[in-house]
Amino acid sequence: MKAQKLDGKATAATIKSELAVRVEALKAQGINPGLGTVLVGDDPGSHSYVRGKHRDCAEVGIASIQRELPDTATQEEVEAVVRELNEDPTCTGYIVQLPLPRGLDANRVLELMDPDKDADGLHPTNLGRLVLGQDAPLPCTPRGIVELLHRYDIPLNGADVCVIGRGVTVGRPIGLLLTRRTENATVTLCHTGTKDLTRHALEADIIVAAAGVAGLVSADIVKPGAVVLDVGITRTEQGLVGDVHPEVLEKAAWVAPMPGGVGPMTRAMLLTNVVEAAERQLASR
Ligand SMILES: Nc1nc2c(c(=O)[nH]1)N[C@@H](CN(C=O)c1ccc(C(=O)N[C@@H](CCC(=O)O)C(=O)O)cc1)CN2
Ligand SMILES: [Mg+2]
Repeated sequence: MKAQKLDGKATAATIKSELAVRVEALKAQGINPGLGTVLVGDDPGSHSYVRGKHRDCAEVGIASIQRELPDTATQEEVEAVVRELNEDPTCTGYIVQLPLPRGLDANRVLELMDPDKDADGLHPTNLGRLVLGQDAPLPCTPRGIVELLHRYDIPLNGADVCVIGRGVTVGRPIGLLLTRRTENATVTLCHTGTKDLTRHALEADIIVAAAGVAGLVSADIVKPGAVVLDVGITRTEQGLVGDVHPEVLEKAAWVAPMPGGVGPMTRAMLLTNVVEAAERQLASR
């Protein structure tokens, strides 16, 4: 058996063309959506992701606002940029690219953001709204995963999902999305303290691999016919490597590969959050 591909790149392209129509409609009504990015330091991965975000904006007609600081930037300097974007009327929504360089307190920075402009859905108020089932911008990678599964009609109702990794952008929030009544999955969150990862993974209908450990998910911990989403990215001398070992393609029914699976969906969901923030702005006029 060879797994079928959950094609995030193609799905993201479809979503972007849908968003371009909504952006046009907003502009016709006098709202010009704009995405801001705050990038601190010189991590090549972060620079590449932020460049990608602005390329995506240009594709769908969203304006770009870019703020860059050196890795010597102080907490106060980063917070000053956040305050500035909170007040900037051309900025509909913005993100602070993570991780921040060592020594900076990302939680304090996130907390300072205007929750209504939080395009990443990572502000504590928005994560709280998600817990309470209230309307809020959703974290981009978890939202992208759920959207990808829906667009491929992968059944979630009653599905056993094993999430591997407890990071703040994926592992922690994704269970909140998948266990909503609209998705109705059962989620187990595994991490480095999990006693028996094999047992949890083997039981799962769907595995979300977001640990950042190259090749961690081998074929022997995947149930035949399972759906496996690779969210991990490890930079090696040979290039980028995901958390899912290539042999899993012989065991799973569906795989969202890295590259080309969840990553492009993360980018498309960021644009979606910006468009939705602009639509809320229009509705409240
Ligand atoms: N503020 C945030 N910081 C980070 C987030 C986030 O959602 N908000 N997520 C990641 C980085 N990230 C976006 O910021 C991101 C990572 C990977 C991809 C992607 O498209 N990956 C490609 C493969 C990698 C490549 O080609 O370089 C793929 O999977 O096809 C997009 C966005 C951490 N920080
Ligand atoms: Mg279990």
